[in-house]
Amino acid sequence: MPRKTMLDYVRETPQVLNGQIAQDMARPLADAFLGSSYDRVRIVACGSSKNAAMIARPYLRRSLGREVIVTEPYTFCAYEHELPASEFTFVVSQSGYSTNALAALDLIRSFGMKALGVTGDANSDFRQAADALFDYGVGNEEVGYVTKGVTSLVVFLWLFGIDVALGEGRLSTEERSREIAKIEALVPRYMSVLEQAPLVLEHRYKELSSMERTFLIGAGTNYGISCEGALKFGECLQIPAIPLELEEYLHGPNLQLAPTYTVFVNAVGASDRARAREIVEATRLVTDHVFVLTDDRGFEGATVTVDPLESSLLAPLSLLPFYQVLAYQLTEDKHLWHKHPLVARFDRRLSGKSDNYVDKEVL
Ligand SMILES: O=P(O)(O)OC[C@H]1O[C@](O)(CO)[C@@H](O)[C@@H]1O
Repeated sequence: MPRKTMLDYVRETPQVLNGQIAQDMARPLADAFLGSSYDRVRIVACGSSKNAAMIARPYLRRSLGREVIVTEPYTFCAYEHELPASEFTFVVSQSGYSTNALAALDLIRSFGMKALGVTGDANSDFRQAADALFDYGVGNEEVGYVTKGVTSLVVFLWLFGIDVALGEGRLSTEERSREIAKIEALVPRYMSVLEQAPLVLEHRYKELSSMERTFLIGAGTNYGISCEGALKFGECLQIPAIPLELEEYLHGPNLQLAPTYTVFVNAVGASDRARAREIVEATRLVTDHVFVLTDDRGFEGATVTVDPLESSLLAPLSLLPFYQVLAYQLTEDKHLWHKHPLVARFDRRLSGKSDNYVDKEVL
């Protein structure tokens, strides 16, 4: 059987989400939370797992009714591990082999505390390193440039927030069902973006296939999407791709704009509409390579449009396949899967994964 590609995994993502919902995958983690009294949550994760936490964070803060802090494992170990009893901390690694995430679990244990691990692979190094292991239900993903693992981690974190709200009596069973229905309503929007992506690629192939420097901007959940889009462009296409909070773009980064720049604007949700329009209009004065992803049907020259969905804290998740498809297809078409020859030396000298990890990509 041919090896699955990123595109295969992007296509099978809705099925994974349905499975997570049907199995109430986050219930064990919610039960762990409900066992004590916590006033904040800290998610320790890197790379795409960190980006998934960033995408999930706005809705999760609201459903938990508490602050949610997202911390990189290195920063956690070096600077931010006070671990007060009121903080519910867990470490996420899709592979379960990231050395920094494993170190974070070790550190938690060294304080005599219970190390909670969330992973996509319950047979990974996380099994030994965590005192309690939670499988988030992504299943096998045999491509290192993860796609379904990101979307399904977001949904897992949302389900966690919803189950906590139910357990604390802040949501009734009916209200829980309504929240779940909103997550399910993302699937047709996700599919619509998946259908639009190749059309955009075809229509604007010359500019997309010659991108050199890119900004990806957005606020709230849209910002998390920008972070993950930038990671995918960076690791697959090997171009500088900089994620920026919508308005931060105006505070320095815009000064390096030139007609050669490509700017992606993620603006799903009513709150960002007016500002996004102003930013797009100004950006178009400098470069023609502007791509707008929005639920605002009246947005002139929008590239990708999705049907509006309440809550807009959830809705931007449907944009992820746009970036995943672009990253995959352009890397494939441009024969860019291999990295600069010296990168293999780097990887041999210093890897972010443990010795037990089986590399999924040839550099
Ligand atoms: O979630 P994990 O498996 O810890 O991996 C995090 C990140 O590490 C990488 O595999 C390599 O940096 C990324 O592709 C990935 O997003």
